[in-house]
Amino acid sequence: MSGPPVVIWAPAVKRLLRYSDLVPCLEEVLGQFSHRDNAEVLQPVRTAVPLRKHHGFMLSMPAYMENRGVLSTKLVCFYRREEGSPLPSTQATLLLLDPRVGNVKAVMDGDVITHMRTAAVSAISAKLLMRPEAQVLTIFGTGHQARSHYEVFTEMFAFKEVRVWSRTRQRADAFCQSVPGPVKAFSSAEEAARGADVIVTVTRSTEPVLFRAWVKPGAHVSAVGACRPDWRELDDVLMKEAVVYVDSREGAVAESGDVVLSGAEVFAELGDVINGVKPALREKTTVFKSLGMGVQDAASAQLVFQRWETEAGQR
Ligand SMILES: NC(=O)c1ccc[n+]([C@@H]2O[C@H](COP(=O)([O-])OP(=O)(O)OC[C@H]3O[C@@H](n4cnc5c(N)ncnc54)[C@H](O)[C@@H]3O)[C@@H](O)[C@H]2O)c1
Ligand SMILES: O=C(O)[C@@H]1CCCCN1
Repeated sequence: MSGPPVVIWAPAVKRLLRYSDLVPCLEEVLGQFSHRDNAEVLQPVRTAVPLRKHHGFMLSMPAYMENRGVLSTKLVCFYRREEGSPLPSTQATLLLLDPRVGNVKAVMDGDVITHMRTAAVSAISAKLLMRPEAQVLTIFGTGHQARSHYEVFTEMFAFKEVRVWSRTRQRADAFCQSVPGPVKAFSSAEEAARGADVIVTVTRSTEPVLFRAWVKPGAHVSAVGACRPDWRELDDVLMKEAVVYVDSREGAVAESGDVVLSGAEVFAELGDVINGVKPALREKTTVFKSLGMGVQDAASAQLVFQRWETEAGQR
């Protein structure tokens, strides 16, 4: 019999996980995913259970990396919350298993992993697809993902200007005061978007908040919200005129309202670009439509667990 799982909760995950490890690790994993080699990555399309009474969904996100010996599943619930609700909009828990025997080795907080791995993947998309001379970064939204995206984008790139837009000026101002570097607050989405080289949309909106008319030709957009087939963040014109990259083609056609409802063509997965199979069309306007993948969580959990074991061995 195996012993009980260790519990690794949010403060420890935050201490153990670093973007400097996560970004190269996820870049490798995205490439492996796009090989569609079952020994590298096995990841069924996640299941979504509607929590109708509570206006939410529970996603179950299993992934297995045979060559790395990593087996995990994340359970994540996300909700449409009323403005000002004290309840969190997303809550995640991750189970890391030993694939040889099937026992759960660790139960981990999944929130920090979700914030950090999503932002790290967006940063990889920007590294691959933004123009080298990019100077202005705009973030739409001021929640958890806005913060993690701010952290990794300012750690990895040297933007001359960072802007943030929220539907209320108060929240945009509060965001600016809570981060270490200079950020300009905007109460007009259009003004925040115009002239930006990179735009990250991390809102809970179900309608378009970013329109082609505002986006500078050649800009890179990382669209992270709108994770249901009838939810949107980007308008049809932007989706159709931009070159669209995704994390997973299967995920995008099943879950992305921006892809499904616009009828936009998916040009490539980020992994295809990493593998050299598809080009990074930096000179064009590009959209990376992110939905999140179980394999990103699995690789992140492995990093956390390895560091946890190293720390435990030193105690
Ligand atoms: N792609 C992925 O891998 C992935 C992973 C995690 C979360 N998400 C999605 O990213 C989005 C942000 O997640 P979060 O954890 O930061 O949530 P959060 O609740 O912490 O923040 C959401 C932000 O969106 C704003 N917002 C809400 N409704 C809006 C509207 N109608 N128009 C404009 N802004 C609005 C809120 O004011 C807040 O700033 C969510 O849609 C979530 O489902 C995607
Ligand atoms: O991949 C994820 O973890 C997220 C959770 C929330 C909804 C969208 N996808």
